[in-house]
Amino acid sequence: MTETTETQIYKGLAGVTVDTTAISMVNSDTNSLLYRGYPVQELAAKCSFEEVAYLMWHGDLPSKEQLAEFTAFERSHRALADNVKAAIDLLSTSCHPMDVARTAVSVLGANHPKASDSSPEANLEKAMELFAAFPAVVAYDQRRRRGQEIVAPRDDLDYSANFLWMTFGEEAAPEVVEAFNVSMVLYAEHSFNASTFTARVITSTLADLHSAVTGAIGALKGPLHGGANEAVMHTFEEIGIRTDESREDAAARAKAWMEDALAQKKKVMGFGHRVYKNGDSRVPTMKAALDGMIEHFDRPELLGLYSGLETAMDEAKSIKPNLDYPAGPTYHLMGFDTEMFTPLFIAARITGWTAHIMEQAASNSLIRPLSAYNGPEQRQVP
Ligand SMILES: CC(=O)SCCNC(=O)CCNC(=O)[C@H](O)C(C)(C)COP(=O)(O)OP(=O)(O)OC[C@H]1O[C@@H](n2cnc3c(N)ncnc32)[C@H](O)[C@@H]1OP(=O)(O)O
Ligand SMILES: O=C([O-])CC(=O)C(=O)O
Repeated sequence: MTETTETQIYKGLAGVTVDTTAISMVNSDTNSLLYRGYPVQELAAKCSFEEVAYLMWHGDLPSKEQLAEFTAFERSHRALADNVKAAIDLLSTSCHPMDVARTAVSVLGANHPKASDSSPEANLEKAMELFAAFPAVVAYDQRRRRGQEIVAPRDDLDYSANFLWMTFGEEAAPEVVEAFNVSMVLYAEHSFNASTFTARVITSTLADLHSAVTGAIGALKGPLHGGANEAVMHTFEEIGIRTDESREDAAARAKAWMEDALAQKKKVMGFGHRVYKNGDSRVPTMKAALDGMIEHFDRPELLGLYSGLETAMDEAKSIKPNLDYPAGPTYHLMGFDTEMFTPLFIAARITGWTAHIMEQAASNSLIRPLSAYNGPEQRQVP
């Protein structure tokens, strides 16, 4: 907070409570995160991402029948419309996949027969459809960049298994599917973060759901927010990934890299958080998933890089990793191209964003804060 003579300025809205929400609670004192009252660690351990999506929108976990109905809907809405594929094909493979994702969601919005209907029923339908269709955007984009044929969705696989199937064209091992499911659950929702707040601002003007999600994608792209999971991998790549290196040697090189970066006052992505100051509640669960992938793919040197950076940052500044830190190398091990990591975050956060869009719409007030003018005094045009 900065004080001017007349007005208190809350830069970055830090510490400002702007509304209520029943969707999630981030508690930095207890290092906990609840979705609709449930600890996120328990949801990650016991629930499919489909169940968590349902929870996000409806406030309660689904019964067996409700889950079956939702799952059938999701599986029948996975294929991409031809004009979405055509719009993606118009974009260069040198553009960022986040630009592709943003464009694809915009086209999906323009396609929608209820584009201008923001009733609770239409919004829920749009949210479920977007949830179901978005994985194909990521899969299609990664495959076209690799010059591979598109792989059609399979309705005998759950959300995570099908996501990996469409991206890689082969069935992933159960451990990989499980780790992917955990990452989706952990990324699903986090109260009034920058992208969710963006979605709520757009919704507050009575604009439609796809406009709000498209704007949220723009906010997520930046490296201070979702773009950090990609940036983490670039750090690993800059240090150098040497598959034949021992864990200890990799850790020593990473530690030296971090000490140098901090000496140069660099910001290292994947560390720090606006709300959590003693560590991100989601990191232990995501780190366990990363450990599992490191073991599954037998890549101990990545653990060396991970721990070397973490230790050096902790010793120098006591700043802890955020969720993007373990998520980045996990997605790398699964085989995703580095630039695809933030689109994966979108796939998960569509659930949280759309729940917030519906919550904002149900109790709306135009979001329009004030600013303190500090430009020139009034003057005459010469
Ligand atoms: C899923 C997510 O979106 S989680 C967030 C992902 N983002 C990142 O990982 C980006 C890197 N981290 C950061 O930039 C920040 O920690 C943020 C933006 C996430 C939160 O930052 P804020 O609450 O605004 O704190 P701020 O950026 O002012 O940092 C406070 C101090 O810690 C330092 N600091 C914070 N994060 C880092 C970092 N990652 N690397 C180095 N120093 C850092 C700042 O330089 C600053 O130091 P100073 O007081 O000496 O100037
Ligand atoms: O809460 C935040 O500011 C960023 C974050 O961790 C998230 O959106 O998951």
